[in-house]
Amino acid sequence: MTYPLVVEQVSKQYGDKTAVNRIGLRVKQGEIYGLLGANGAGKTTTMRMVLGLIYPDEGNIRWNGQGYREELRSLMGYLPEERGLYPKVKISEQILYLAELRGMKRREADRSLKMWLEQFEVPDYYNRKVEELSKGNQQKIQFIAAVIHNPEILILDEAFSGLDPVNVELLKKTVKSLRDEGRTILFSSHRMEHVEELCENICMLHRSNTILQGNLKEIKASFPKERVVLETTTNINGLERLEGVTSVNQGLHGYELRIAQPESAQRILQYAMEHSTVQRFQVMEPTLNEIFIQKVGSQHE
Ligand SMILES: Nc1ncnc2c1ncn2[C@@H]1O[C@H](COP(=O)(O)OP(=O)(O)OP(=O)(O)O)[C@@H](O)[C@H]1O
Repeated sequence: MTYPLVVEQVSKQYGDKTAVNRIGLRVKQGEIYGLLGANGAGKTTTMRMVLGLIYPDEGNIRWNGQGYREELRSLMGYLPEERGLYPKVKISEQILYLAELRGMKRREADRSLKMWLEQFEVPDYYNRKVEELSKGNQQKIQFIAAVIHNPEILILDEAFSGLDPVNVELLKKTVKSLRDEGRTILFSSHRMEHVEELCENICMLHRSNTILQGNLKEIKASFPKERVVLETTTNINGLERLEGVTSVNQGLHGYELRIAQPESAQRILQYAMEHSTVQRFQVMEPTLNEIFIQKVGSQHE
């Protein structure tokens, strides 16, 4: 397997503060690799090193098997967390300028910009200034700035922040189709549900260190299943007294139970069948959010 993006044992120090400590990533072509962690974990610093904007103090980064070189500017696209558009300049003017900087012909860039504005259902923004747009719509333009030149490697830092649910879906769909077209995508987020939906492999950072890494499905399967969902036709009393059941929450449609041992799930099912008719019984895998809280636990600020 060849990896378009390889980060090996990379560290970055600011004074006596370690921003990133020996991170390693291998990102395949056609995958969205998730970099996740709380504020200050080291995600942006990692991305800035991958982009060649800052240099690692230790370790190596390789793009298509080679070290940093000028042509990477046109190979990579970056959606920064801090938005960087000029408020008073016309959108077409600044996007076309950026596209030309990355090696695109103006006519080709213009076609691409119009195509993206159509896709995001905002064709009339071509002649508008950034300051006239809502924050969410500025975000769409920032996204276009990252992809206009058709980059092979995309670095998306908190791509969905500040967007309403409809636009989150629109950008999610776009990121997935870029993946399906074979782009290599490094995607950071502190929103676990986005990572869970999009990413095949993840690296979880906490205070500059990697605390969990690998294939998301395998990671989830390796954690105990401690949540049981139960729906019955009538209410049941006494579930909380079953051995190994640590909590019972009754919601609109049934119960959510926490268990401390796998055998408790069968006890719950048996008890429920004895006392009512079971409509749904499911032993749930932990969500990524639960795994994160479990890993970070009391250290989480
Ligand atoms: N230029 C800098 N000078 C000094 N310290 C820095 C600098 N850039 C980052 N840091 C520190 O490095 C650590 C990692 O920051 P980074 O921005 O990479 O985190 P992050 O995971 O992207 O967080 P967030 O989600 O808040 O953006 C933080 O403690 C931050 O204060």
